[in-house]
Amino acid sequence: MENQSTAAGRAFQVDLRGVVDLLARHLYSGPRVYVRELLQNGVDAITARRAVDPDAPATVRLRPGPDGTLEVTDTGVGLTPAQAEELLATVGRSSKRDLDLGLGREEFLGQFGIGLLSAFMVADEIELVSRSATDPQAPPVRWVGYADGRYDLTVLPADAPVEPGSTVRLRARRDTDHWLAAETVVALAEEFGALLPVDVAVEVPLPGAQGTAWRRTSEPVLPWRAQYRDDAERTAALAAYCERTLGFTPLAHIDLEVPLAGLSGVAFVLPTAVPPGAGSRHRVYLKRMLLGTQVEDLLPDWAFFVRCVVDTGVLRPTASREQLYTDDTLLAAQEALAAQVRAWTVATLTSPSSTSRKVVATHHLALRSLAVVDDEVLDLAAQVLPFETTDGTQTLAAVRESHGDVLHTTRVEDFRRVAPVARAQGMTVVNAGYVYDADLLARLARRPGWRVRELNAQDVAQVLEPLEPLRELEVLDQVRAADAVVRPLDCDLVVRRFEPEEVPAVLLEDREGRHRSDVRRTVAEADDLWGGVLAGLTDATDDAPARRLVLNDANPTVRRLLTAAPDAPVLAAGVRSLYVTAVLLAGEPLRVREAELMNDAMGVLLDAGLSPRTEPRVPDETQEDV
Ligand SMILES: Nc1ncnc2c1ncn2[C@@H]1O[C@H](COP(=O)(O)OP(=O)(O)OP(=O)(O)O)[C@@H](O)[C@H]1O
Repeated sequence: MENQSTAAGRAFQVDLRGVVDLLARHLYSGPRVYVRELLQNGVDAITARRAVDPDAPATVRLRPGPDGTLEVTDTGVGLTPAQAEELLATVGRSSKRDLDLGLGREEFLGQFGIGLLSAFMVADEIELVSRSATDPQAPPVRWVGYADGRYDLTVLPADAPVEPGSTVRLRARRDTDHWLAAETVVALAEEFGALLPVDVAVEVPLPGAQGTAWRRTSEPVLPWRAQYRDDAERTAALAAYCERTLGFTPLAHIDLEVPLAGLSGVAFVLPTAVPPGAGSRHRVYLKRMLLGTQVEDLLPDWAFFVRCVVDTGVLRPTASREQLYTDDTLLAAQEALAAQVRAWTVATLTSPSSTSRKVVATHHLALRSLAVVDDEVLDLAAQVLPFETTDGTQTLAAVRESHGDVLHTTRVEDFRRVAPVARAQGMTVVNAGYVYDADLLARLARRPGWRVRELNAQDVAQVLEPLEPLRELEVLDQVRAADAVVRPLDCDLVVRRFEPEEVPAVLLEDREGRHRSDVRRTVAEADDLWGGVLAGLTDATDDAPARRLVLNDANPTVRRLLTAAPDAPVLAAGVRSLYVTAVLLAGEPLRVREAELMNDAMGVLLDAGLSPRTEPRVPDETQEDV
């Protein structure tokens, strides 16, 4: 007990190498961010100085030296020796959290008090020489920090040739000198600082060892806020900006503005199709410093067809400064941005223009695929995507508006089959036979306010006019005989009148009928036990065929055919060829069976046509026997 000693109230010792390692490996995306952190400190210092002296110069100059050094000089507020001691000697200490400088935190880019340490990723020593711009009595100061955690602080003579502001000097390690090379510094200054409102320039060697020149890397005005002569000039300038920064020529641009988040920017519409799963990633600037080029969560997934460039003054960064910190303001901003992109999309795609055609042609498939899983996109798709209908190309919303119900087929063949008749009858049927569309309509059917249903044979049969009773009697025997011809093809036959009269026959089919006939076929093929079980699943007594051939009594060929004797081979041959015609009209491929039918029918019809008599020869069994 005597040896016991208590250590109370002692301060943590921090091993700086561990901290730098932590930052390098886990916080920052790589050593490259050191340029961002130095620029940020320079800009913040200028902001602080301008708060008290609005006319103070606002420049940051980066001078990469030939010997692996880099000097970054700002005309900012500078530090007194006391401030340097306080702020630079303590990891995590920042002047930007308190109101010492008369400004709130939101005015500054930095806040965590660790940014300067990032320079240890590329150098073993950081030197900062500074003179306070706000305290003219304070002498300049030289502070040198070492990666092992030590630092030296020297107060320089008051008359030392040091301008107000700060200069940071780094000397690269052998393995990091490429990070300080002039071309790397230019590239990084442009990447992170292109939109900074202060004058940032890098000293670059002129070709042929002709000395050096300053290369400005920051734009004075945000490209979307700059003044242009007219809209056309602005559009061209923004397209050129998109090419420079995002690497593509946009199909269109959408202006974005969310005052609540101090946010403005542009969404550029991608010129090529992208997989919808690719998500949406954007270029975000925070107080005009690049936060990241792949920032997620700014827009919902359905906005996969745009890439944004935005600047925000209010949203906060995560500590890595590479993503946005999720808070209520971010959530509200996301909602507002989504609403703006949606409003543009609806307005553009619902009015015909070359832009809307290009956007639809490029992105419709991805929009459809997302609509199948996302109600928001579904609603959008229903408003903007064109669908093939029997009444021309229309959006689903337009079909609903004019008809209430949205009737559709789920296979292209079904659509082709009914289209001519439906069109002539003024019915509007949507072709949902292409990829994603049937699923999209099935989902839409469950959305409130939508009455969506698949077309069945009944719908079409109803619009086909029955024959006059007298005419019905007249052709009764022929119809019966014709029905017997198609029965073996899992089809029955009726005669109706319908427009257009050029269409001699249509083949109607419904999925239930097809399902019943599939089950029947399986029952027939299965062994006794399974046949019995399967038969129980369907209505065994219902042997209505899956398809119906409807002959058009308004068509002259059909009317002529129905004058043939009921047992005449030419009637059967004519019905078979009408059946095949209807199959082809439906866009279905001809199977061997149907091709044979067509051949047989042709044979009979040719015999009849080539006979010397003008009236079709009507061979019958008795004659053939002779
Ligand atoms: N160029 C500079 N001019 C004036 N003061 C500076 C300069 N660089 C750093 N400082 C002072 O040193 C403090 C610590 O800087 P550091 O970069 O580590 O953190 P920060 O900028 O405050 O926050 P963050 O970690 O978010 O960048 C700053 O708050 C600032 O007071």
